[in-house]
Amino acid sequence: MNKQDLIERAKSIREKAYVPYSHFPVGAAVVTKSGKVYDGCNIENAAYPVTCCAERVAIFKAISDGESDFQSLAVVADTKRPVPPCGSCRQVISEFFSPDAEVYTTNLHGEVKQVTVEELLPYSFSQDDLSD
Ligand SMILES: O=c1ccn([C@H]2C[C@H](O)[C@@H](CO)O2)c(=O)[nH]1
Ligand SMILES: [Zn+2]
Repeated sequence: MNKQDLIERAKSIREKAYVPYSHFPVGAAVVTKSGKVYDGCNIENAAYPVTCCAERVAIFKAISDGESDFQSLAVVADTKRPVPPCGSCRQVISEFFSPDAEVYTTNLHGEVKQVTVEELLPYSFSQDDLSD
């Protein structure tokens, strides 16, 4: 799937966001190296920290479907600048995407900021740091 189609998938799933607290819907979509696409929206909770961001919902849907190698990710929100993924999502993204994988951060104005996973979270803590 190409970049623009992936962004459209993210925009479309954004309409399913469960956001009664923030009223800030976000949509995300990922492509696996095998070419499958998974999408996700943010899902909030009355206990605010339980909230799961759109990016993690998309990634976790793929993981629970047996997919763990990702090629790219798109995220979209109604923001002034292309929406930056939060720190927790950056850590999850760095667990499953290679450092050179592409992340398309976008907004509803059609702005796209394309960064690599390494640029999104440099010097990230990883599995390699656990071994001696
Ligand atoms: O990249 C982002 C940034 C924020 N949120 C969600 C979390 C919460 O539901 C709402 C406000 O922070 O937006 C995402 O899903 N992805
Ligand atoms: Zn997040």
